[in-house]
Amino acid sequence: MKIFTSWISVIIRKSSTWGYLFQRHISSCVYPRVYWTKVDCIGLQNNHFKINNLDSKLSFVKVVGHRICPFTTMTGSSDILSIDKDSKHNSKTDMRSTQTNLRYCIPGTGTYRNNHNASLVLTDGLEGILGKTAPTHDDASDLGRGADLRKRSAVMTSGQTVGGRRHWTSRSFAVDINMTSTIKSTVLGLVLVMCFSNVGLAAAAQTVAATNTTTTLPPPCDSNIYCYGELLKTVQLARLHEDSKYFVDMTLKFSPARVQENFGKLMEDTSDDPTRKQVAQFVDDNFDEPGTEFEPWTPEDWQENPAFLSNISDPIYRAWAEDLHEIWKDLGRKISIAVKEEPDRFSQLYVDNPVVVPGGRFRECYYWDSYWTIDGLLLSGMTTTVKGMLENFIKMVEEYGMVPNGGRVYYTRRSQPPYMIPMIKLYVDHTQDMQFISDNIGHMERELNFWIKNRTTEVTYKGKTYEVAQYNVQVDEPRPESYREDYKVAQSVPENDRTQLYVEYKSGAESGWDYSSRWFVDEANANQGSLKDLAVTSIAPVDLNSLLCYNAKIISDYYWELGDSKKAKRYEAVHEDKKKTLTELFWDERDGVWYDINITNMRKRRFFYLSNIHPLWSGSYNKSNGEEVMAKVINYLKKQKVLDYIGGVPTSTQNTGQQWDFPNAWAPLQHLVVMALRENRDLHEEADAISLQLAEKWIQSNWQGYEDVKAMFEKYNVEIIGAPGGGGEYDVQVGFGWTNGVALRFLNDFGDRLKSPEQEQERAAEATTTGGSLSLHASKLSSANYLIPVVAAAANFLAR
Ligand SMILES: OC[C@H]1O[C@H](O[C@H]2O[C@H](CO)[C@@H](O)[C@H](O)[C@H]2O)[C@H](O)[C@@H](O)[C@@H]1O
Repeated sequence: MKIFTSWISVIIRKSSTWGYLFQRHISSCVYPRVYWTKVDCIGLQNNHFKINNLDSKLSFVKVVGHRICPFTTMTGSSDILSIDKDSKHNSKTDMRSTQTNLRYCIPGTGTYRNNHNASLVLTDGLEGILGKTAPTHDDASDLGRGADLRKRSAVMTSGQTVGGRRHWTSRSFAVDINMTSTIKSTVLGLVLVMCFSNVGLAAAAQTVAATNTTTTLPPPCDSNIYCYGELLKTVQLARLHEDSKYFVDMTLKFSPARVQENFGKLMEDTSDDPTRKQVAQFVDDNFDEPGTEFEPWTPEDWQENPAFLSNISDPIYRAWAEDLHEIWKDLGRKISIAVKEEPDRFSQLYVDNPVVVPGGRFRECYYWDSYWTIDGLLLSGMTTTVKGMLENFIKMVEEYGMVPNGGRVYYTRRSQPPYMIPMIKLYVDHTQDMQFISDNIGHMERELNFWIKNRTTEVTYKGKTYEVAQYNVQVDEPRPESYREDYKVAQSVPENDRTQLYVEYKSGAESGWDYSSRWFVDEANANQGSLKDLAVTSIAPVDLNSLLCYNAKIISDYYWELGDSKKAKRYEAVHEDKKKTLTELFWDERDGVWYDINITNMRKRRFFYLSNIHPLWSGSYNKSNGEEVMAKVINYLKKQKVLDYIGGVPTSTQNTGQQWDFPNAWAPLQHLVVMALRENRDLHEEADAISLQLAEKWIQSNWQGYEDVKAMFEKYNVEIIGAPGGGGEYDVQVGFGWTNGVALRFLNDFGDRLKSPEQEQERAAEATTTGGSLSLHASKLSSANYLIPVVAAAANFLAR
């Protein structure tokens, strides 16, 4: 065995600015070949290295991370090796470590092809391998051959088209290689240890400012029809459909290559300037309407007369609950086997088990919506459907490393609020199916760790450092499903700012609150502005941090049940750490509530958003102060006067025209406030009464809307009983998964005390003699303007 010395320096460049220069000299590492590379994780999400054409039998790859390097395992096949994020090999990985130099020495397992050029690509790991790469610079050509190389360098240019394929890198970079000798033999495990001990890494300590420079980021997915490219742009800007989402939900009639070829012809024939009619014809010729991706399906576990109906004493509400229970059948979808067989022709992702969708334009399953949908399905006794949906999510974690925003390919590079673990808890609480936990606890950990590794950043406050989670999607291009809308706003900002705007758009979509003044940051650090002021990545949202805290607690509890005390303690520590952060950073003693934090100046965003009370719901506060916390939160809600609206609690007090603002009220947020108060009712004398009152308002409004148009809305207006919400970038939708789920939950939990308006009227008539008043009784809106578009939407829904 020979000893060789290799010397590689990797220069990571951030667009026009050289971010830093790193050079590493390895004095004596006793194994065949080591590739050293330095990764700075500050400002990067989901770093991922892919090494093509590496001499993998004879090589190790060493990744030296500045802070949190979210990858550790190396997998390989043929001439492509990639480093995956989840380590089985590297127990030294501590995702929360703030150590300057994390060292990973990873054996490769692929085969060596020394007639190929090698290339090293830094990509966004979460998204997996972002297109194949090929050498882009002659100087890289010797990398991997084990030849004597001196001061070779190669600069990969992001987004280049190589060999007919486009590839993306998170950063441009250069590789300098200087190997003084090579060897032929292979030594693995032992050498690994020697590697770690032999390498001095002090010089690697690099501090890199997390500058916000323009970088080349990947598109929403790799499909040049559904996610980026001229075809998508041409069709979307032609405005063939009122809703941008329609086009990206259509199915290709032919293979993507053939459709691209046809598009090429169209452009050629029209000198790159087709008329709207010609584009429409092209779409007609090459795409089928949305819907061919599904097969007819009725949930097998749907039964008449589910048990929960008997908990509802008001006969009018009970009859309505039966209707709601029926609606599950309309919202069920089974993905056609054609999607499995020819995935490239569909934007729909294939999953084995049927799903329950929100409804309307939301034809596919959504991540966080499913929490409330599943809660309702469980009340409806549909445990098989629920288990299937959970298995789909687990599969997605396996495939994408996380759960995508929704079941379409254009959603796969962003997620939504992480409710998979709480959903599993709902299911297990209901069924006692601990086998599901022992089968899937690893995937639950993986989901939580995705957020910890890829959506967590370090902040300093009053001399202490904290880890806070954020929505942060480092993906370029307009959202395909809202292409026109995003593109238009982007034209109003300088070209250099557009990528960042697209990042903010997607990060907002990941938050589930798309969009809201919650994400506007103006010059005065307030929440005024418009969509071009989106600054989601500058904010640490309290609900996300609270949710992750809860996730860690659930996992810890399950590990105790499974008898793995080591893991149980580990996640208990994560939970405690997050709880402490919520208390020390997010809690505001003066106002008695938690706030989002602007991490660019570490100031609290002292604005009312219903998400502010999330830690009360998730139990992420010090239980020893429970009564005090509860009293303060109730006081805060009263002071904000948000308990006074007739139709529920508003999302915010800002009327911006955005859908996650006033006057809209959303089912998941009503659930949040009502259940936070109900579950903690022992902590405060008023908690039970307020939760009942809020549940009553919400149910009355939902019921009234249903009476008017025989449909459930996606969101409601807090000022008018029964009226749908509005604003945002698409018309209000009917269906509706989470609304039905929350209505069933309230009808079940408060069913013995809720009275429909008709019943109330009777009660009122009786009460007049005693001077009773009906604060919640609303006059019915028979001729309200809102009914016109809504009736049309409802008619469409019913006609399905
Ligand atoms: O098409 C625009 C956006 O639509 C979705 O967001 C809204 O509907 C979802 C499904 O009910 C819901 O989860 C989300 O909270 C709503 O704001 C979609 O999730 C977005 O990614 C999409 O851009």
